[in-house]
Amino acid sequence: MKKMLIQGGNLLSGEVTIGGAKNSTVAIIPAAILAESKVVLDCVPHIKDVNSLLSILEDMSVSSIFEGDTVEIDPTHIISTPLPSGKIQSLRASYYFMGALLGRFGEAIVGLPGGDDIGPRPIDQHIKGFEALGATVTNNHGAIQIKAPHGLHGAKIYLDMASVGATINLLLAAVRAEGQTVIENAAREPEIVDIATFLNNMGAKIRGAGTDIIRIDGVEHLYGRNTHTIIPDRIEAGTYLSMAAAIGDGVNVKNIISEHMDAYLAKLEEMGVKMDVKEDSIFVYPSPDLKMVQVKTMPYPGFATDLQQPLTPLLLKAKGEGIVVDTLYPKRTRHVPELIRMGADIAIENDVIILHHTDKLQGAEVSADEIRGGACLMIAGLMANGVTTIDNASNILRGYDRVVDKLTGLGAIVKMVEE
Ligand SMILES: CC(=O)N[C@H]1[C@@H](OP(=O)(O)OP(=O)(O)OC[C@H]2O[C@@H](n3ccc(=O)[nH]c3=O)[C@H](O)[C@@H]2O)O[C@H](CO)[C@@H](O)[C@@H]1O
Ligand SMILES: C=C(OP(=O)(O)O)C(=O)O
Repeated sequence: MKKMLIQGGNLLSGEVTIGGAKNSTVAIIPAAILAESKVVLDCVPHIKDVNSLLSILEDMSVSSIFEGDTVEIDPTHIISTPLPSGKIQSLRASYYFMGALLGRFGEAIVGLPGGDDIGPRPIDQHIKGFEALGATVTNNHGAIQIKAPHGLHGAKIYLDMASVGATINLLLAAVRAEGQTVIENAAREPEIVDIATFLNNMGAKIRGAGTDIIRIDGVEHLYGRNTHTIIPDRIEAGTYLSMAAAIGDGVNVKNIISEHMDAYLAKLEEMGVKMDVKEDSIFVYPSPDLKMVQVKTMPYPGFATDLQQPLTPLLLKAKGEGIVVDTLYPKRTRHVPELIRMGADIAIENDVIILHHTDKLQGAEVSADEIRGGACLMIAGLMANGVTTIDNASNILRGYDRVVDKLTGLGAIVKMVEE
């Protein structure tokens, strides 16, 4: 585990370039094993989750080369390998090996995934979908065994909630099923469109990604043809926008698809953050007079749960009483006691986060218990007087590309040390 040390108080300025989306990349890497030839990805973020996935691929005799921002994956010598535990638990997206192995081999043994500890994260919809496609699913002490010895067949699957993970896992299995699969109440996140684009470029037949009905006609073969460029990470972008508004003296955030961030940008505007939204970048001006707002997270295109914590330090600068309700993960509040340690006027009542204007945060020793809680503390540390030490900072590295370099480039005084 690592510690992040931040000397707060420096105004940030200059520019920062957003990396490829974590939540696309961590699905596309497992999806690559569906190909019968090499796959090349560009704009791959340098994050821990990517390293974990490439290491899991190695265990299946799938080699990869990560150079610059490009990853080349060669799944031509893949061996069907059980993944009951170990590295699987180090991230959430390892569950995509369920759909991908099932699509490739008609069977998969994959342990229950890890990922951010943000309250209960069941996978019942994934399992319901695999069963509808003709697989049998058993849970052997946490190792999920999925078998379809007679192959998968298309099915109509209605998801009880628009789950990102279930939508993607079912796409990965259904692209190789016989006949048509229809996913109803599918999640509509931009990352799902990215994954569908990747699969379609390999020969899959997926229509409707980005809407709540996705139709997949199964195909027999998939081949990596051209380099796939991962979309920009809208959550990383939102984190730097919040940081720029909170402690910036003019910051240009580059490589943004602003249409992916409509709900978030609307909230920043409502607060009075001054921005120039350009074709693929956003310039944030110093924004001294901020208005408090209420935030309610919703599935896309609503306000993303992954951005409620990174927005919180900025909310603390606004006047009045603010409220944050996370409808996806009501217990995603582990940053709150840490912010209190830094002097923030913030509390939790019945899973509602209530906050008031806080004149000055104080540096303190705090803990990043998950990625976005860590991002929140990182911004708070940059705003605070004195030194902030963030324990368990490896969690930040699960999702933030070259974060120390990017912050240093903006003028922050920050370093990562081994605990
Ligand atoms: C790797 C990845 O892409 N992670 C993202 C993904 O997580 P993840 O795919 O795990 O999140 P889901 O979209 O599946 O979860 C949405 C909601 O549905 C519930 N649910 C989900 C599946 C299921 O079978 N049963 C069930 O009850 C969850 O508890 C949650 O309340 O989407 C989340 C919601 O946008 C983001 O916070 C995560 O960053
Ligand atoms: C919750 C998140 O990630 P994961 O699903 O990978 O744990 C996140 O990126 O905020």
